[in-house]
Amino acid sequence: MTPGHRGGAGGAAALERVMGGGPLSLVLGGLGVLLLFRMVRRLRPGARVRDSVVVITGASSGLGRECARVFHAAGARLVLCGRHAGRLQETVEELNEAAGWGHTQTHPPSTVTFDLSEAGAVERAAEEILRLHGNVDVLINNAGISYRGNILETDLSVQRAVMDTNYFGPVALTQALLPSMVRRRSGHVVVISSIQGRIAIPHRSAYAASKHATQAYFDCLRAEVERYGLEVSVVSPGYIRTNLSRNALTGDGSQYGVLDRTTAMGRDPADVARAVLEAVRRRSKDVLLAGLLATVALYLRTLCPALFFKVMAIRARKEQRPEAAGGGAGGGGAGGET
Ligand SMILES: NC(=O)C1=CN([C@@H]2O[C@H](COP(=O)(O)OP(=O)(O)OC[C@H]3O[C@@H](n4cnc5c(N)ncnc54)[C@H](OP(=O)(O)O)[C@@H]3O)[C@@H](O)[C@H]2O)C=CC1
Ligand SMILES: CCCCCCCCCCCCCCCC(=O)OCC(=O)COP(=O)(O)O
Repeated sequence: MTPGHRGGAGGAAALERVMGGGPLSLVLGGLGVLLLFRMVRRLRPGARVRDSVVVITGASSGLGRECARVFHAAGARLVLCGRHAGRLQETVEELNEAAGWGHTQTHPPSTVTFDLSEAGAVERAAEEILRLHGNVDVLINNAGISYRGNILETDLSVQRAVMDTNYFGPVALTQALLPSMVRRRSGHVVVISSIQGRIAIPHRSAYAASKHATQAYFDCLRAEVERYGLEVSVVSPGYIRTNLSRNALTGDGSQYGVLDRTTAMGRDPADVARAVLEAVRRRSKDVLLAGLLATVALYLRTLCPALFFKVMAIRARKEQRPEAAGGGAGGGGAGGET
């Protein structure tokens, strides 16, 4: 036996000692399988976006408008949704203008105007959407509102309003479009949740609850529609630089009207929109776009909940000091991150 061979046998023995059937071998084996699974998934051809019918809610601003830009540039047939026809038209004009500069062929977008928090309006809108192209390939449930407030000073109507827009709206639209996807055995439902779909931070009760419910509903949906070949992606971003905090409701239902520091310093919405496009192409089931602090918070909530709750209680107390409150007591202040 050559030294090389001996070395090889020794190496194998060493590996066997390390792997030796214990918990470490299980973890390493598991990691290996996971890596292999990821590599195989990456080799799958990406889903086709060009010419597919993509419905985007909340397309009049922020992340929705950026999603409209990236999916339009990728050649999708867009149906843009929002409450205000004028604002949607601004998005359409911008896209049509951009179409003149691009090299790829694009489709002129359509618009459907409705309020997601009105169940009847959502049903009528779904019918209108289906009349436009006959089917929907990708539904991006993006529209949403946020909330700043102290639970003790928040009207129940505000808790309901946030749930109606952020949870029941996407649920109603998804359920209205689902039968046609099931009939075609094809379709992809995307929902924009939030890191706050995984962890709850004080003075965001309505918002965090709506996003936790969203995560749960769409996780159930994914399992239930897999047999029909449908895809479901939950995208959970951290802070994004949009008007979300300005448009947030406060406890009495008025608008918060402040651009929080955390939002102002958030991710570029164009980057997040590209991540949404990638999620559609790769058929990703769950996409977490967490920065360092959010990642720490997520681990802390899972591995050491008692410490996480303590940190949240300190944060709640700090935010309730009058000098820290940006929109009245418990308004969340400048959205400090600790
Ligand atoms: N910004 C951030 O830090 C983060 C945002 N998100 C999520 O991203 C998504 C997009 O928000 P973002 O772009 O930031 O915020 P914006 O406030 O810029 O956009 C919200 C969009 O939702 C639409 N919308 C609001 N209420 C309704 C309603 N009742 N019916 C129909 N459309 C409605 C608005 O349209 P219009 O008013 O014209 O009707 C607008 O286009 C939301 O789901 C949000 O929770 C997630 C994590 C972080
Ligand atoms: C001993 C170690 C302490 C470590 C402390 C970590 C805990 C700090 C809490 C950080 C919370 C991060 C929350 C991120 C939330 C987020 O990204 O939300 C995205 C949104 O949806 C924003 O909406 P909003 O209306 O709240 O602006």
